[in-house]
Amino acid sequence: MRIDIITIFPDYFVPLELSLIGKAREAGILDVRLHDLRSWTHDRHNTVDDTPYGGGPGMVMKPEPWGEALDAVTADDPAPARLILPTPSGTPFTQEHAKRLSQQPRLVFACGRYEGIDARVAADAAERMPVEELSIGDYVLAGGEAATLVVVETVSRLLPGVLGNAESAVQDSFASGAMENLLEGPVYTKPARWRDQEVPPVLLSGDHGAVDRWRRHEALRKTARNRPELLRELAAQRLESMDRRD
Ligand SMILES: N#Cc1c(-c2ccc3ccn(Cc4ccccn4)c3c2)n[nH]c1N
Repeated sequence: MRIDIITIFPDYFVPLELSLIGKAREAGILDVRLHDLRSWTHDRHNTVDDTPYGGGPGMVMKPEPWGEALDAVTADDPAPARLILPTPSGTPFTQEHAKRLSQQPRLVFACGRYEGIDARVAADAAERMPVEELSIGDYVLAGGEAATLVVVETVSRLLPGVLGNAESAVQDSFASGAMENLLEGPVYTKPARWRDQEVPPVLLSGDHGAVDRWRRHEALRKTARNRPELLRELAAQRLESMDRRD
């Protein structure tokens, strides 16, 4: 997968040189390219923003640099680029969304700042490629970079070869099929006793059936405590599938 990131803060993405994603880049599994939006400005101050039409607080990112940047970044690769636009007003980003994005050959991230990017940029890009506006949560960040880091990490770890044990991606919380979108229960490792706390004995029993049952029970308890609404969704899905079978 090729990932292009257009931003006025390229240094924000130094973390993508580290750990799993850094290794995936070295292994050629992931091709991440950073682009400074200011490279497509032509004035002395490398201006990327201006006051909003209609008045109001803050500044809006100008369309011209974005148009030239997206033209340049998508011109050199035949694989159909998909433009990802992080924004507070986007559709909620979920694990299912990440799975879909992980199957794309190429993603281009447009990291906005200020009050956002002139709306004509997304409309113009949509004439040439799929455009997805997404939000990583119901809170307001200062720009799209943190959201892009979240999406790139979530998507990249689903790519074959990025995680040492592909199984662990399958058993993630929210991963469909693995304990049906329940939250992950507690995990333990050596030592078996630490500060007077014992590891649950079932995990040392070697009884894989008992371990699976315990883990499912703990996942249900965690989900009921922290995300009860997910259990309601799960029950509704179960009823729907039973009705389909009847
Ligand atoms: N994904 C996501 C986001 C963002 C996000 C993403 C991109 C930009 C570009 C500018 N801002 C600041 C801003 C402040 C006020 C109104 C509009 N925009 C962004 C915020 N905030 N929260 C999320 N879950």
